[in-house]
Amino acid sequence: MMEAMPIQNDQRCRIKICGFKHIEQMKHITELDVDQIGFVFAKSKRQVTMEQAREMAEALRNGHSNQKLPGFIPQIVGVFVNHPLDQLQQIIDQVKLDVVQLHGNESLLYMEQLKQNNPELIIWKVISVEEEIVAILDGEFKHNTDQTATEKMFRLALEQLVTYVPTVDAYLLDTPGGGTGKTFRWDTISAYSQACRSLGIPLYVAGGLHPDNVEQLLQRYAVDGVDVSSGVETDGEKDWTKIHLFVRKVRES
Ligand SMILES: O=C(O)c1ccccc1NCC(=O)[C@H](O)[C@H](O)COP(=O)(O)O
Repeated sequence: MMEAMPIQNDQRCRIKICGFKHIEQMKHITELDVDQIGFVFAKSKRQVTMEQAREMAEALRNGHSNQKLPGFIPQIVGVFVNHPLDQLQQIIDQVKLDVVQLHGNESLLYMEQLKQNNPELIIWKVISVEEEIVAILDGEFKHNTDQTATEKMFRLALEQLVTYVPTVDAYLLDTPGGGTGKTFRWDTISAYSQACRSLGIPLYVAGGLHPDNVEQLLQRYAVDGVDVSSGVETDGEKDWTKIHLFVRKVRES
């Protein structure tokens, strides 16, 4: 199968760094060439309260920067797993989220309501690369020619993605659970990448990325963005050396 080209006009790979927890971290963000930062509202060791997130967002947006000239302010992404809609709305309003990343089993109806109430809100849907998909992939490659297996994988990916098309602004492929620091089977990416391309929707990839494997990902697969959390941490805290290295590796790829 021909590898799909990324669908951004400028071909620049987007970078999201996820899981910030402390207001002091905000003063370093505008020094980074990143497109999004994420706050996790789902149950996690990185979970933040609405109040913490509101303070961090305000600090970021009010130029809480240690640079003389404040840099580009990345979009703020809220990460949620099956959050009740009324509570989600409160967080969107208080934190003024730019993007909502839905990491659970949120339905199309849920997403439609979200979009209806927040027409400007950008909605990302996470596709967890489950064992079932990997098993299908393995089975197909064992019993079929490469071409048949690749076509089937593409159709399966398209079937999965097409459901959310009216409301989704980007897809994010991730290892089940989220924030695990574990990679999923990368040989599933081509099918999703082609399916996203055919739908005209950007594709981000997450799950176990770090400064030493992100170049390999970008050399092999056409993706519109990457997302990282564990791979830029040391002892559970964000590590600025790793973050800078990760960003450099992406920008040099
Ligand atoms: O980060 C978490 O702790 C988390 C918990 C529950 C659901 C989602 C979560 N993170 C979502 C993200 O966007 C992470 O950046 C993504 O899963 C990649 O994480 P990692 O494998 O640690 O780089």
